[in-house]
Amino acid sequence: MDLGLDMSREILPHIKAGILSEALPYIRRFAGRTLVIKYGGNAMTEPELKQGFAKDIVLLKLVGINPVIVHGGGPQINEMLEKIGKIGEFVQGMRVTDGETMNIVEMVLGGQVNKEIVSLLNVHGGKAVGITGRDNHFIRAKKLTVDTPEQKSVDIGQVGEIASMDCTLIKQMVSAGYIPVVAPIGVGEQGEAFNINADLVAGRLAAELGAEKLVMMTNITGVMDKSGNLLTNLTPQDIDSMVQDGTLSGGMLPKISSALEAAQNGVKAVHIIDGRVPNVLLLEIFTDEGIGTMILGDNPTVQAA
Ligand SMILES: Nc1ncnc2c1ncn2[C@@H]1O[C@H](COP(=O)(O)OP(=O)(O)O)[C@@H](O)[C@H]1O
Ligand SMILES: CC(=O)N[C@@H](CCC(=O)OP(=O)(O)O)C(=O)O
Repeated sequence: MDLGLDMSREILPHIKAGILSEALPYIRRFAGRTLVIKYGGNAMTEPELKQGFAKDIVLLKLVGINPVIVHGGGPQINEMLEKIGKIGEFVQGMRVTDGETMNIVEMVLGGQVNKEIVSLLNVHGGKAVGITGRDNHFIRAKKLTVDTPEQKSVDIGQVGEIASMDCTLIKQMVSAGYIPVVAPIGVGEQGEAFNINADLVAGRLAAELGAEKLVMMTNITGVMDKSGNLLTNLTPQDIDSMVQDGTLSGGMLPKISSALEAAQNGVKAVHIIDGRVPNVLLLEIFTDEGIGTMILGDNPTVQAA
């Protein structure tokens, strides 16, 4: 007799029912609210993870929560650049973007990655619609220059910062039952395309929409200190000193500054979580587990889960 198997047959249904029951208060709390989810390019490498992500998003929508997705695609852009013999170069976490690179960025983000996510969501029963910031000129951009420790105002080409964002269309899509999937491309004054880091778009969009949460799915357990220990909670003061002493670098720089901007502009909580963990989104939203790193918003009366 296999006692282990018999036990699991008896116990498993109770565990599953327990998980569903644990989700109820969170479903009630977040129903009708908007969650912005940043889906990083590094979190979308495995086919099973992509399927799982799409199912989790559709489930959120079906229980009455309004997910809005902003996706990245850094590794996917690098792959395409390599095919034409170019190597991706980054300054302070931002891609150096000449004219040829911009064409590839737009092709990969607005075409390949955006349409793949939209299609997966629709296959799993969602009503997803993909847009870039050039649609209806929803994200207006201006040229970004970055400061490095060595040099001020470095010109990195066709890279944009957000000049303004008009979320009317996104709000209409959400209230009509659609799941917006946003590619981080902005439009300049002459109608030209700008490459914007996806974390910047996600942070600003979450603030503009007054999102309940901003969840950033990346390829690391969360924000680490210098010794590699996970930091489960961060305050603006912690972030300041970690930027100064170099604990945060590369792609974590735009991520954390966008997280901070969102938290200081009405978003109740920002979570940086590991998108390589199956169903991590559901774990974060519907369970009592503390996952990844949380940055709480300015409103101290609100208790974030
Ligand atoms: N203190 C830190 N804690 C965690 N990750 C960090 C830190 N400093 C730099 N990083 C880097 O930031 C990366 C996440 O940023 P990025 O590669 O741009 O992800 P994404 O594609 O999800 O936006 C991590 O994989 C890690 O290499
Ligand atoms: C200016 C800039 O850096 N743009 C990013 C846009 C994509 C992105 O942000 O992708 P991840 O979220 O996967 O890193 C880039 O070209 O890689």
